Amino acid sequence: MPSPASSLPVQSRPAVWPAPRRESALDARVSIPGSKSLTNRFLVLAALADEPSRLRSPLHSRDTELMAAALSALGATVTKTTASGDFGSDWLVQPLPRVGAPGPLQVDCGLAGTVMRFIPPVAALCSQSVVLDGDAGARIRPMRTTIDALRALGVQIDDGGRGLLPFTVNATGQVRGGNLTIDASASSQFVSGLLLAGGRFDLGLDLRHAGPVLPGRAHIRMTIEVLRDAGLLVDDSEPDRWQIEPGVPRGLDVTVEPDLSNAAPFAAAALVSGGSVQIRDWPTWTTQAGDSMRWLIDAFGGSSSLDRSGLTVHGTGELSGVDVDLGEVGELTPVVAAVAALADGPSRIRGVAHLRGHETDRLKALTTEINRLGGSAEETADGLLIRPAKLHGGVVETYHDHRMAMAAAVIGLRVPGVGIENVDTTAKTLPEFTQLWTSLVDSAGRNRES
Ligand SMILES: O=C(O)C1=C[C@@H](OP(=O)(O)O)[C@@H](O)[C@H](O)C1
Ligand SMILES: C=C(OP(=O)(O)O)C(=O)O
Repeated sequence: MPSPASSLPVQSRPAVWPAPRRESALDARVSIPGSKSLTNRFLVLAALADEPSRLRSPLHSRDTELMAAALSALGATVTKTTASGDFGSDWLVQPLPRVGAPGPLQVDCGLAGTVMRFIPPVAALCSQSVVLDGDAGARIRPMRTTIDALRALGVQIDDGGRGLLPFTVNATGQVRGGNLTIDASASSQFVSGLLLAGGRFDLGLDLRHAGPVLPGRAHIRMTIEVLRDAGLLVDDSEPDRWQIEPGVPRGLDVTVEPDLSNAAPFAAAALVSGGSVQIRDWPTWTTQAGDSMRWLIDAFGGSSSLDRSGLTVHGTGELSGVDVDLGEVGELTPVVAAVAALADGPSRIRGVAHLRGHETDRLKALTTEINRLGGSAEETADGLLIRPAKLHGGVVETYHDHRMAMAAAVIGLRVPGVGIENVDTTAKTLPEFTQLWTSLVDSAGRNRES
């Protein structure tokens, strides 16, 4: 299936991108485009709303263009209009019609977890069949919880018994809703996807998680926040239970915050090169997982200060090892592992077994690539052990994983001769990555940068 990402302006680059080194302390500022997680939640709610919406400063990247294309395939109208911010157009969304086009409709999930877990419950509300598929890497990401959940709510799904993409949602336009217990230990997105559409189910949704762990709780808090922003009633007062009353989201006029998980490598740059990096417009209150970078910066021995202009990260270049549970904020793991690989002491990252089902098996990928550069990384049952070692150059494989490329760039700041294979994979969430990173590394100081 052709991907809308192919229409994004990505400059062609050599197969291996030489990661720029920074041998002196930084003194730079950077603006980061909008949050993937917020953009894709707002798009879904806007499509389910009863009036038009405007998303200001949304993220334009492969994952969000795929979400816009998926909702358009289901019958919503998503159009670009004048930009409110620095990184491209705003989005206007006309919600899904009650009666859509004749099916079967086709949705390309690419490699986007948010598309493959958030769209099926929306598809179930359409009045025709919807076929979902994605990249080769998407066809092995866990999907069974979404499929079984929708079946338990009365939706007929044809997945050939595999519990994976591709599958067809044979929608009738109605979902019963009501009580449902799922095992979301492989991804918080199973919970978020059901909740985002849950208000539109006949009985709303009374959702419980029963399973060994629940990763990504920060992302679930974000889902509840945006549902409430759209006027829906959500009770999350009991642990691992979310009750959403039947209701239709109201139209949104929202400004998307900068993506703090994409800001993480830029914050890490100040830690590993020393000096300071200001990330403009870091929100003073947020549900984004990436906000955890603030305590992670302290754990590595850096510091930061947050004011109305943004977050300023200070580092000395000396890095302590850390012992951290990243279960709530797993998507920070690649950058944290990269900083840990440069630290003076051993580090342990815990609580992230579910990363084996991300864009790639991230625990295996990080271990392989850190060790390829002379590091000492080891997988544990639920994370990584990284010991101090003298790193050397080499070509880092990225496995179609934007965060592997960003992690390699962090190591490349300090280690000469690091090349990054397929750095354009960063277009999944940050098509401007190499441009922003090069300006950061080249920055002479505040006066020239700003
Ligand atoms: O809901 C979201 O926007 C996300 C949830 C998380 O997924 P997992 O719970 O599968 O880690 C995160 O890693 C992903 O990047 C975005
Ligand atoms: C895990 C991630 O993405 P996805 O939304 O595809 O799960 C990520 O961005 O780190």
